[in-house]
Amino acid sequence: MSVKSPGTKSPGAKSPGPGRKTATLGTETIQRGAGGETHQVAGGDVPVLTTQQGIPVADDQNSARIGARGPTLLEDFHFREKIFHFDHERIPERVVHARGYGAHGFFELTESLADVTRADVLQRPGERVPAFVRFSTVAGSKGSSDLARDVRGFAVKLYTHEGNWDIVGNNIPVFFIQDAIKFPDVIHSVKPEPDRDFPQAQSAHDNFWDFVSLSPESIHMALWVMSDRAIPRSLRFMEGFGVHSFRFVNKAGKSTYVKFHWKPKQGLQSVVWNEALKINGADPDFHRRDLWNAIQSGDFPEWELGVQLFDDDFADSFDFDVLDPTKLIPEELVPVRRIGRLVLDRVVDNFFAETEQVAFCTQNIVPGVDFTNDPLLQGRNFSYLDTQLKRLGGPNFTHIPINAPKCPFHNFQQDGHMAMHNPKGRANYEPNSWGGAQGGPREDPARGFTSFPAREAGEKLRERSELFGDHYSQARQFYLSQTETERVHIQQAFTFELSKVETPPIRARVVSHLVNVDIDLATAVAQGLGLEDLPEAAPPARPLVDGLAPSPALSILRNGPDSFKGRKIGILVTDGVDAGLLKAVTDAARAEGTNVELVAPKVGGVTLHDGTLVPAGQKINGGPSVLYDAVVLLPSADGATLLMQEATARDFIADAYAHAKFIGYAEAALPLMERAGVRPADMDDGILKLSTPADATAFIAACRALRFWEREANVHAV
Ligand code: HEM
Repeated sequence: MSVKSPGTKSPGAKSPGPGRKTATLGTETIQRGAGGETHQVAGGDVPVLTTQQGIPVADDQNSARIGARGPTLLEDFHFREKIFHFDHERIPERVVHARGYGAHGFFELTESLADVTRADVLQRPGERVPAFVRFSTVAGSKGSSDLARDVRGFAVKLYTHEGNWDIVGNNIPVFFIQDAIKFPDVIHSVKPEPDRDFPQAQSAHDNFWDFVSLSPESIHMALWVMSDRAIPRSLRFMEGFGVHSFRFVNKAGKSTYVKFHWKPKQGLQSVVWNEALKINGADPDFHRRDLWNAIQSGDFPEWELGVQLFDDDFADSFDFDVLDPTKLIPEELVPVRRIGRLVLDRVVDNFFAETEQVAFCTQNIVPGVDFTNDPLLQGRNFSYLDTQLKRLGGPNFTHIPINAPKCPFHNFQQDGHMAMHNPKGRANYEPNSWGGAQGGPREDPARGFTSFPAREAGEKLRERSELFGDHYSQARQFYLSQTETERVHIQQAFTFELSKVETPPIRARVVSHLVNVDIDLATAVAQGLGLEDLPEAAPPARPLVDGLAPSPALSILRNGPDSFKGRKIGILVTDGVDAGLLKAVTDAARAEGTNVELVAPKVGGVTLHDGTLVPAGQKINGGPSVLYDAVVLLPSADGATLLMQEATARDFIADAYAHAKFIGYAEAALPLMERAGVRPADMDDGILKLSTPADATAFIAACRALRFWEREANVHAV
């Protein structure tokens, strides 16, 4: 670690040390040691490197040894400390949600909820509190790929004036299991199989589908995970849900049930599965890079906080148990009231310190918020604190700045590993008679957290509410709420996943559940798998609720954006590209708030037909079209001929076509397109010729539809 302090500055140390010579490496002037090793030396504003104890270090390139070729000395405390620290850099990754990415921002209340909750943060419109959000995948390890088919964690920490409130949610409003006691089982089943330790970050394997096929309560969530919700285009373009029913409690002590929603201002958008597979290879960091770049460029992602509020009468009349986390409450039945906004406007300074060490917990709630008896929530309330004790190494992880409240806090908890907040004075217990500030903090019956006095009585038993037993009706409702394009994606996803399952009875057992969900879905999957007969429907545990109305809010395509803002276009260019057309496209894109990146044969760039040199963002083999929302093909005639010989250029076009992207092209690109398999007969309304600035503007306007879905029917035969 380097420390800036007057005592460790070494303003005059630029001259070479003994035995060293000055050399120049490109723009860097360095000193070279006897073995040719590079030494960079403090001086001016460059602070002196020190040990953790603050001892200035003279040489960070060579360990101390006897003679130039002799053994290393144990007394070399700098070497020992450096290696010792490196050896202990890793902490256990999260047992689930290991791969994640976080950012800072704020929450601003836009509508007071004082009538239903005493939560301080929900009283005064216009007031802001700091927030930290961590998005994650569930199954993969920390180094896995962003575009795994998986649930995304959406965990929000609000640093309110009355302590930290965590809404530890997902981008899917229901869960696989109804009781937390099954959590280790569902997670074990989806993680790599224990004997072979694969597959990584994938649900497409026997164990997972074996578990699901024997746990019908998972079917509703399985529908969501097989939908495009599980492959979001960006963390910015997805919803978040608190999943469980919580309670709000107002000043009069009245309780109202609440479900939490985060609604992205950017609209919803996902990628297609074949694209996701390729993104994982081309840029495993696709989502984190996207979030980082958006925030760094000032395009701050924003969500509205929505609440569904309901009372006991609604709960009693609802077709399902509001305590069952495998069920949602359709927005059409209980509208989502939008009461605040969450804006992410600052990236982290240090990934480990903030994103890795942040500790969310469902039990972090503030006065005015309370739990319900949802058995999944009750189990979660135990799990987070427990796991974090191990993951973060001791009970004092609340002292880590990212976890510490930003409001004053006082208590008598003390000591333990790495204690950073150590109270002064004599009192470390209460009651005490020291009085005043000496006596330390005291209770506050008026402001303090009090639990809602729900009346509980009953026998001790291990049993579930019978109302939990309908596992298919909402799965069917979800499926029927999708557009035709989305239904086909769900059919394809089930077919893909079950095709990776090696044990035929497991495949058939999953399909037997789908028969209860929708016969067309089950038939399509059975045919996709090549099953000879459609399996019989699995016997439902409880009669299904007929005639649930489709809920348009459940579809992504029905809730897309109305602009192409925040999306990205890849422009394929070569030497000789038409400068006017390139400018027209980039101008039209910028006017929309769309990012552009040039993809060229060489990253150094291309010379436009007017002689201007423009640098490229990607070399063609590192910038496949899966990284962009739409593509534009602007090669010169010679450039198109060159790229016809380049497989990655042909893939650029073929994939953009197959993934139903909007394609803009200059006349000269036609032979290249044909070589890539996009023949004149394949041209459709999603492929637009660009000749004039007006064409460029029209192209960007067309892109607002995000994809030209009608094309998909032409690109899939099996
Ligand atoms: C509605 C169901 C659930 C949702 C929405 C959910 C959500 C999340 C999220 C978003 C995270 C990542 C937090 C972060 O970014 O640091 C997480 C982590 C975790 N979840 Fe859950 N989870 C659910 C169910 C459960 C259940 C039932 C259990 C256990 C009984 C559980 C145990 C854990 C554990 C142990 C972690 C790792 C926490 C850490 O190491 O910091 N989750 N969960």
